[in-house]
Amino acid sequence: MQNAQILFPVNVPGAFDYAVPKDMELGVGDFVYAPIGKQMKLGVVTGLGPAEEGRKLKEIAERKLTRPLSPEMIKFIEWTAKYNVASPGQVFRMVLRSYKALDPSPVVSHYSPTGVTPSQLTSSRRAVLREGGPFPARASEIAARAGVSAGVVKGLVKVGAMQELALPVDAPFQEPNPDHPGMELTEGQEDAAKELVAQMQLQDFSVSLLDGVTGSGKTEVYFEAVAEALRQGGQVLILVPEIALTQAGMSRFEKRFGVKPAEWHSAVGDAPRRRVWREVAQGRAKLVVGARSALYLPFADLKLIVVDEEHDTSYKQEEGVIYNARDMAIVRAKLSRHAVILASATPSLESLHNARSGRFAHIVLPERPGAAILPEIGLVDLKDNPPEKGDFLSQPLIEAVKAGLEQGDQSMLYLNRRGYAPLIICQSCGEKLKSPDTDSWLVEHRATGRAMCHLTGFSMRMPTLCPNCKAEDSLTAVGPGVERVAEEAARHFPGAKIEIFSSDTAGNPNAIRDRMDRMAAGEIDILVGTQMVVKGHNFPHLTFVGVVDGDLGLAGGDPRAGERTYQTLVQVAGRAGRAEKPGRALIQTHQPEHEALLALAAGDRELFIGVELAMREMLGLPPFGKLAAVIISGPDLKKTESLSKKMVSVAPRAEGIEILGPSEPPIGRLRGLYRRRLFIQAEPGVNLPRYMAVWRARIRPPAKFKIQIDIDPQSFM
Ligand SMILES: Nc1ncnc2c1ncn2[C@@H]1O[C@H](COP(=O)(O)OP(=O)(O)OP(=O)(O)O)[C@@H](O)[C@H]1O
Ligand SMILES: [Zn+2]
Repeated sequence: MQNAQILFPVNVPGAFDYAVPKDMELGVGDFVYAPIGKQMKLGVVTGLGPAEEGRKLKEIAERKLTRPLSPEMIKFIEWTAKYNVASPGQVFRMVLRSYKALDPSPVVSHYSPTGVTPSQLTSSRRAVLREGGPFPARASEIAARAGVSAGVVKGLVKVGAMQELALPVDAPFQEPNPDHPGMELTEGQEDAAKELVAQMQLQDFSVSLLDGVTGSGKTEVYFEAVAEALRQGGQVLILVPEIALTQAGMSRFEKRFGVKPAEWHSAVGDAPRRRVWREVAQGRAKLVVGARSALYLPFADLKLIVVDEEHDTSYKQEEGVIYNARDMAIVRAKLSRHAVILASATPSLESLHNARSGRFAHIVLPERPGAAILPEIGLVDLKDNPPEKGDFLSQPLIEAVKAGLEQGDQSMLYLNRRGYAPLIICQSCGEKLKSPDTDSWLVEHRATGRAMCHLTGFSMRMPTLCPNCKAEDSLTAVGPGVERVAEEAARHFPGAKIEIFSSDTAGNPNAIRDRMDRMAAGEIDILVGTQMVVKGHNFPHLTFVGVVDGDLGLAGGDPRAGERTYQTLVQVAGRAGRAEKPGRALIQTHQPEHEALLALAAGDRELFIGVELAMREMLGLPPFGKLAAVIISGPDLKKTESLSKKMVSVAPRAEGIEILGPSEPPIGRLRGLYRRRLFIQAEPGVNLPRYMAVWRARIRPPAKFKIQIDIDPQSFM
């Protein structure tokens, strides 16, 4: 007799033991149904062993006939859970994204001619046989093409002139062709591609940092490594920030490999999701392009993961299992012994540090191909060039946009603030409109006439009276949002086609993609956008980028603020001048002496990185030390505070660990829940996840209170 450990997709500490029925052949990775309470639940076998004497266990009910999860995938689930201090069941739930994918595709009847000529060849029967194709097809399709009723098709089956075939609804993906001709690479690109291909040929674990300036053709270069992986017969996963999954972006894959890749992101519907999951699990989908969650697809034979825009914060999942897909991609590659490519024009300090210390191969692309050159970046000191009273665009920005319009070129105005104005203030009493259940100011959205909380989505109609002093018409918009900048631009540039691009105006992911595609096609003159415009887009007609507020993001106590601001501004400036015409960027600022801005204007990354790394080293922050955050939240302020203190008091004593807090984070209250925060700083040798797990197990929060652990936090809100 055997016992099996079964992991269920639920948030419990681990796997459960079950007895394996005598006649059941079972292996690790098999999917099974087993009873939990009164329910039958689907789980996966994570271990097998001899039955223990005298221990009575429930029996597994059924083994599901489907391809098992690979041992590497099970290890990857366990690793993810351990590293991020989550339960393996929670991670398994991220893997099991489509139950229906475990079954074979549903089938649907298709029909095709047998070659037999029916004895009674009526005109409608003839129409079906002559005009109903291409075959095989569904009866309704054939009938529509032939202009007859579907009954005619079925009639032809009866007399043996047509046959019925049950074909899968979820068609397999077409094989990508690695030798489909791609773009001709420049010499520098060719060298970089060769290095990546050489890494692929090792057929072992490796990490390469593809560090190339904006528009240097990193995509074309890593395509060569993708091609090599495909030639080896393996599967390839390309992770991109969700917003980069545009038509234009996807069609680049199609151009290079001759077929559409499988696509995976939050807007993919149930049926395509089922299809992708199954085809990936069976090893038949060779090329997958997806957002961060694609990393948890059960690839049968993965040979390469590319993490494009590796510095991007959207790789960090901030809810449920808190994990960083870039880091977990490296873990996955290590477990399955294959290659990873991290690509970015602005690599994270961690990745740069790893590249310099020799842990990652460092492959550099210092220039753009052909005639394209990097945009010239200038600073506009707002002290010397103040905008007109009540305006936000300085004269140099206005002139640059005007010059672009005259040339028929596109411009982009960048401001990472949604809505019309970030603050609504009463001129009579000074009251600021605040979210009712969250520490955040309400933002005026003039397009919809509402005041909105950007953290929770709460919104209400813009009040006409001040809620505090009841003064009429006293509420005033303070500061700029993208709507207000667009309004100002419309005043300066009458007749220009101006569009706003932010998560409010774009709506669902498909609408966002559509707008990006229209921008790429040159259908917009001036795009006013938030950070959504930054990510990896190619707008060939864009020659000028104006940054409305270069200081946004530098304020506050976020240790990553400098790095993030630098990255964002390089990326946003890097959208300009990607084709023949040279590009230019101007950054409006009150702090022209800040090192991030100085480095930008000088085009000197080393200047910035040197200062930033030295500071991190001094403070023992990543990549020189480890960091974790704990967020304690609950509906009652006093109890949240006392739970936070209790958390600190039960902390295990350990060398090389320092606990900071509890303190109130910038968002002290979110959706009615009070929040307190701890930071845990650890010296390099410490196993921080292990420490956190031991600590976490010592405390049990009361109902409605939550303790969340965030390893290597990216958000400091
Ligand atoms: N060898 C080449 N010949 C001609 N055009 C090229 C070549 N390589 C790249 N390009 C073009 O240059 C543009 C930029 O390429 P790509 O998007 O791959 O750059 P990137 O390095 O990923 O940029 P970013 O990091 O800014 O997103 C694209 O339009 C691409 O088609
Ligand atoms: Zn008032």
